[in-house]
Amino acid sequence: NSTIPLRKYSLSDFEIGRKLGKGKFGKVYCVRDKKTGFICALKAMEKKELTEFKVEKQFRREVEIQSNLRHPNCLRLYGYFHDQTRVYLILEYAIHGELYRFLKQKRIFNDVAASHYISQMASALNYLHKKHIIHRDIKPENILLGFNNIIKISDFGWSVHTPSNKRTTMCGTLDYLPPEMVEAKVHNEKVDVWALGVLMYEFLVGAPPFEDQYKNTTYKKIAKVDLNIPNFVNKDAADLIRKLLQYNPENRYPLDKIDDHPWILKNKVYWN
Ligand SMILES: Nc1ncnc2c1ncn2[C@@H]1O[C@H](COP(=O)(O)OP(=O)(O)OP(=O)(O)O)[C@@H](O)[C@H]1O
Ligand SMILES: O=C(O)c1cc(-c2cccc(F)c2)nc2ccccc12
Ligand SMILES: [Mg+2]
Repeated sequence: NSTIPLRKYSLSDFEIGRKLGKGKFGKVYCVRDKKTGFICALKAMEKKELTEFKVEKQFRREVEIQSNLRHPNCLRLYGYFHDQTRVYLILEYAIHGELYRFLKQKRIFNDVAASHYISQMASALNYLHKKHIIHRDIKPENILLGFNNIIKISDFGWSVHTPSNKRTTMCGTLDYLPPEMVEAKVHNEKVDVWALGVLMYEFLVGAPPFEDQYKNTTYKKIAKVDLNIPNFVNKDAADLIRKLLQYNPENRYPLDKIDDHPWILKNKVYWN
């Protein structure tokens, strides 16, 4: 979409640095572009694995969606290339890795940090929803941390265009699923607003609200919105969590109003 010709990249254009992590299909390295000195993250995926797990179509959709996003809180996909055996994604480098690691380290975030993260998430999700994209996999593992507490939503592998009734054979956690997906109903971008409520609860309490050792108990708690907010949670925060975790998708708090909510306003830190 840019007028300047996009450079054709290959592996030899990069100096390979530290391994940043390993996902289901991808290994991710910190790399430097030899010509420009630009530091980025290179995600290498085995073609045969993408084919074996029949995720090639989903993967191409992830690449298509993410390469067209331009928002400070959405991890940039600068480009991609492939060789005989692998496909490589050239991604923005998030210096502090997964927000999940920080949450596990700190157990819970204080109201100032949590509200700053939630405000950035609302801004990113609002941007995606205006482009009729739902992320559908919002959870701490898929949020990366850049410099200066700037968060970057990554992993657009489950994103789709609204509305969708795509059956999701979700592997991994059910904790972030909204009632309409638990009941396999048609769902829309409001699933991300629900997930934002789950995320906010987990930031402040240290565990997701409907977590249970048995999956079908979690299902039941979600379908009933069986929500208990501990009383150590600030009352303004509890108010916003309740407004996000509404059973009816249409009643969920609008993302573009989040920055005006008392809990966000009173925890905003201004530099004079
Ligand atoms: N752009 C990045 N900057 C810094 N670290 C990254 C970046 N991308 C990935 N990582 C690290 O590499 C790990 C694996 O990457 P990623 O999550 O994208 O793999 P994945 O295929 O999505 O795996 P999964 O689907 O299981 O999450 C991440 O959990 C993170 O720790
Ligand atoms: O051999 C190929 O043409 C091939 C290309 C790509 C690919 C190339 C650019 C972007 C992208 F998202 C995917 N993915 C694959 C996945 C599995 C097997 C083969 C391929
Ligand atoms: Mg991931």
